[in-house]
Amino acid sequence: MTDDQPHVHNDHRDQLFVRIERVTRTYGGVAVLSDVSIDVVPGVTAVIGPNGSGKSTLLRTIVGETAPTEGAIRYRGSDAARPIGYLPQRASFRESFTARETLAFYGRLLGEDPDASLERVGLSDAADRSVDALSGGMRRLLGIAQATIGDPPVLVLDEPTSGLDPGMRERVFELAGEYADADTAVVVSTHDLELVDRYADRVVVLRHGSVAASGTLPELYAAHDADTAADLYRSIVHGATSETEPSTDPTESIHVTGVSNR
Ligand SMILES: Nc1ncnc2c1ncn2[C@@H]1O[C@H](COP(=O)(O)OP(=O)(O)OP(=O)(O)O)[C@@H](O)[C@H]1O
Repeated sequence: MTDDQPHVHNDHRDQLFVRIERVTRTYGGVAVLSDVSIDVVPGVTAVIGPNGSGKSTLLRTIVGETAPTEGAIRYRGSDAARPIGYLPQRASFRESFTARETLAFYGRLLGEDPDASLERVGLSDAADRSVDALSGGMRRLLGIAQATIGDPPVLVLDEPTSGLDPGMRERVFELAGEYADADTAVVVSTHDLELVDRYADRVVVLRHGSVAASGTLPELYAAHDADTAADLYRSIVHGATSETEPSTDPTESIHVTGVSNR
């Protein structure tokens, strides 16, 4: 365990927003996700795993963009105007729009002031710049602002920090943490393991399309004798360690961790 205890954004493990139940997804008969079960609850859940392990496919399945070949996705009834916000790995915008126009376009549908959305992600100064003149990091922040319009209870961010400088990466995870503090269930795929240590409440490790481990960070550190998410990754993805839940009681793990790899 590290000296710095991971920050717990909330402890509402019983608040289930989305249940992914034994989901398998195949392409051309090849399973990209195999028998994946996860409960999406408030807090920051980091999805980690090697390139091609199925992270984006899992996230697309959660938001309903990819249909499972087998299994089910169950959404808890929500009265939110927008139940899920999503930042795809490659967000596309109308390049001729300014940042403000981009958010006004979506904000109008959900009654949200584009300037408030820009301020939230620290892009107020870029409001009048056209999207094609924004840096990669600013585009990413614009994508996050777009994903969070309407304050959805579930926010799914696919590698939001890739290609960003360290300050921007930190800012993105800070934002994820702020949403988690407000009881949003934030699911974020990432290769930034140091930020996982600092900001994630729960972790799902994917390997070859299967959940190799899942649970809260302290549970996973303890179960894998790890001090950091990088240790965890090495041990689970590269090592010959167990693929079982950290808890010995499978029933307990479902209720206690809010994330299960049944
Ligand atoms: N639409 C598709 N058609 C065919 N194969 C696909 C499709 N989408 C994903 N795959 C395959 O599924 C596997 C998992 O891809 P996915 O993008 O989910 O992985 P990932 O963990 O997000 O990878 P990365 O870290 O590189 O982004 C890959 O082998 C990919 O080629």
